[in-house]
Amino acid sequence: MSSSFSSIPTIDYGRLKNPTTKAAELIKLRDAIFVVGFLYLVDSGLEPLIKRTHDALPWVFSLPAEVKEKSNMRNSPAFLGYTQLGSETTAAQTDLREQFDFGTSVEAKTTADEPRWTGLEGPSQFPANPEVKAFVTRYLMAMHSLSRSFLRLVGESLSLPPTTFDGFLGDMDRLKFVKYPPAAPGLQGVGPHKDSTGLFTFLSQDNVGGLEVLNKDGDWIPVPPVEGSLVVNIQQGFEAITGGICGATTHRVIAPTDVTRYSIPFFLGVRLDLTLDQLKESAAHITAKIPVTDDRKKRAVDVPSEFLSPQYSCFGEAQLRNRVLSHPDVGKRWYPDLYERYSNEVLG
Ligand SMILES: O=C(O)CCC(=O)C(=O)O
Ligand SMILES: [Fe+2]
Repeated sequence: MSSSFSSIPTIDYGRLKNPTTKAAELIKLRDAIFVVGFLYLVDSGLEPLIKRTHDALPWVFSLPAEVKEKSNMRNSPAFLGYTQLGSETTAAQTDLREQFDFGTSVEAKTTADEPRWTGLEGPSQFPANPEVKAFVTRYLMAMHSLSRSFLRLVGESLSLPPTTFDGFLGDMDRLKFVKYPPAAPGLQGVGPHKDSTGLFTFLSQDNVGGLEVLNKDGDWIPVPPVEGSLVVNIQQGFEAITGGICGATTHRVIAPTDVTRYSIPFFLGVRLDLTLDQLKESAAHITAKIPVTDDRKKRAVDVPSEFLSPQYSCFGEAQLRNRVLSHPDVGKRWYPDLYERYSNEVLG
């Protein structure tokens, strides 16, 4: 494989779970993770659940505005809840999407002397209708086990023990329901970004298209819909714990022009309390064992992950900065001093 890519590889989960085909499929997985950082995962066994959940999305988004507003993300220091069209910013531009953010069930931290970023893990807000909570809970439970099984397979694909990455898992995974209404040609559904809240993203998109990923030559490569598949991409958490060898990939969504697009991303959470020193140590340990050329290892060290920057004391702090800048209305309400500081840094 060359160091760039022009299409997205497909990995068959059924073959990864079958002892007779596993070894060959792990090699494909390794290449997909190293070279592209994006892949289609097919045959996950979750196709019926994915379809049922997609079928429910138009109904969820058509709940009355006042019902959706009651669960507005502005109520939540954990950045969980409903976001109206036009309230989110990526790469300094407004995104054209409406969404609900949910998380696996965790209690809010109660003591005031906890670091600020502990606020990122907290309870979800559900629109009043109990059916929404049921859909979300079922989906989160299924993805919880698929994503952890996948993480172990990634360890094996890199010739590391399957449990290598278990200790990096966070307490909360995130899930979003997203709606992109039709817009004028060329507008941003969501602008260029790397996912920052965890280790891997597992995204189900409908049949509309518009998702694109940036390759190393700077070309945007389309990620066309593949029915029943999950698009898996590396997040900044995994990039950091592999010392940048497995890089998070920049992606975006071009807004649709004549139909509505829906998607369901699931974000496998990373431990928020990992400090820079722990990260550097683990990255060095993992990097040493990953069977890649010295050249690639050198490059990884030369171009360190954003999360390995001395600017942040730990993952949680880096993640909070990203969230505050993406959702300024939530940032201003719950973290006004940080909002002030971070937005001045971006402008300055
Ligand atoms: O909607 C999509 O297909 C991608 C969404 C995405 O990249 C995100 O929300 O992080
Ligand atoms: Fe993303």
